[in-house]
Amino acid sequence: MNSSVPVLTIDGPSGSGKGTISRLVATRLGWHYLDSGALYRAVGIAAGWSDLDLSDASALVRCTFDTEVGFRDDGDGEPRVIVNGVDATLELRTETAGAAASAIAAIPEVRSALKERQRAFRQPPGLVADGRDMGTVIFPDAAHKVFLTASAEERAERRYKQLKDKGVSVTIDGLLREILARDARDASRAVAPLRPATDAVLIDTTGLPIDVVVARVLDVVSRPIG
Ligand SMILES: Nc1ncnc2c1ncn2[C@@H]1O[C@H](COP(=O)(O)OP(=O)(O)O)[C@@H](O)[C@H]1O
Ligand SMILES: Nc1ccn([C@H]2C[C@H](O)[C@@H](COP(=O)(O)OP(=O)(O)O)O2)c(=O)n1
Repeated sequence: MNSSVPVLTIDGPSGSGKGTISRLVATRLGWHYLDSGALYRAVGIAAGWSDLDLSDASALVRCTFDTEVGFRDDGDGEPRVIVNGVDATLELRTETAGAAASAIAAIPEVRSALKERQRAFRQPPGLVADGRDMGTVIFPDAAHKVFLTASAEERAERRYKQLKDKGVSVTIDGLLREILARDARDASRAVAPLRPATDAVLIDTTGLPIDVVVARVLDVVSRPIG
């Protein structure tokens, strides 16, 4: 459909820097940005608002179809995320929302229900897509693929600082446990598990400043294709 529009996929585990790097790279390239995790998180919190049981697959699939998600970019960093008309930006970033997202993301029908919604973001002049399966399942034909990693300890520390700055009360130990549990669930599920595409460039961001990671990713995009 939009297969002539170039796509850069940025996959990786929690706290590896996908969102930060994707937004900066998208701005530099003048491309659109898809935060696919926000869609899973939105369904997770909408399910919570409706008191749905996270093991009730058919109710969660209905909830996936019924949940409206909008992004509003005020140009001051992270776009606001509007879920069913409510600004849910802060709630969306909590580890509770991350864990709910990871749980519902293991349900194959929920993943299928979100497939076309994600592909619709592929619009000219290009798309930077951030998630777990962008390079493997959603945009397997993407011209450029990156897989970001970092040590679990550094990822927990980054998340700790990020949530503390937003006034959310957390501990590094608690975050580390939650991140490791989420990594294990995301990597072990049967459908679209977290793993690098065979043609992805791996970047270990442990100890690397954000601007260096951005430069490396832009370098991947500027390489000749094929
Ligand atoms: N290379 C990096 N070095 C230091 N901090 C980083 C780096 N990349 C991202 N961060 C910070 O780590 C936090 C988590 O990054 P984020 O982009 O939300 O990760 P992800 O989307 O992979 O979960 C943010 O506060 C971000 O500013
Ligand atoms: N493409 C995606 C994106 C997210 N998910 C699931 C699995 C993740 O643990 C949750 C939350 O993803 P999100 O990218 O928002 O989380 P992090 O910012 O990496 O902590 O959603 C997914 O299964 N596939």
